[in-house]
Amino acid sequence: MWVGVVSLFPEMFDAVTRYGVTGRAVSKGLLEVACYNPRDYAQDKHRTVDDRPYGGGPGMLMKVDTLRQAIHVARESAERRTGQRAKVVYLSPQGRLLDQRGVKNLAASSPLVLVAGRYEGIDERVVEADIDEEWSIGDYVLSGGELPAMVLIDAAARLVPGVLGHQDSADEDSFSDGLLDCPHYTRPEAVDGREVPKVLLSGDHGAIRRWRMKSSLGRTWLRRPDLLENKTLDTEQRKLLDEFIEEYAD
Ligand SMILES: Nc1nonc1C(=O)NCC1CCCCC1
Repeated sequence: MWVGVVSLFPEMFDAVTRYGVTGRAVSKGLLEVACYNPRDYAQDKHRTVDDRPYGGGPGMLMKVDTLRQAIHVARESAERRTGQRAKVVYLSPQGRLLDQRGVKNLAASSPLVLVAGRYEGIDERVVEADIDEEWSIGDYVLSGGELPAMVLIDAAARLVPGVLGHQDSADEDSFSDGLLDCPHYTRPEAVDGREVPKVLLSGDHGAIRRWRMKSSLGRTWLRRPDLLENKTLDTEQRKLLDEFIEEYAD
């Protein structure tokens, strides 16, 4: 997967290119993150990358020409490296709320160019002319688009075959099937007197699978019933959820 990032702080992306699952994906050649800094295209002595907003008001915007040049170079690099037209994504609270379905769609449309805003944002004409899709990671305001870009890179990279040790891990991730994850346990068998559910020590893999599915369904029903509204349960899932609800009511 090739991802271009337009950012004034490229060093921040060490967090995904040098550590953990995504860091290993980079070293295995399964993920490439190329950074393009608008400041590299500034021609003035002070290497200006911000500009004042028309109409006045607090704060600055990203300077149009340096931002657009960085986006265009990133887009050209994407097409040269992959032979495909890049999808240019702007991360902002005004975008469509990102969920696992959105991650899957964006991951499938690699190469991606992610534009990380700073200051108070970018000129609307750049959004109209250069941005294909605007996405948000949640209804809160951050100081820049770098962390949202890294969230998207991490979630999308996990879907690339070979990135996770066991591909089924991605399939079993919570949200991969639209449900919350089941509880997890590891050694020791008792923590402050709280024991591991016996079924997980039984070696009965069928029973373990059913317990995990029932726990995911029950946890989703309790904590995020909205996720169940759009989910069609199969016969087994319906039975397990009914069992959970009956036991919960007792
Ligand atoms: N929430 C969010 N989801 O995606 N991005 C978000 C954000 O809060 N971004 C802040 C940026 C937005 C552009 C101007 C500078 C601050």
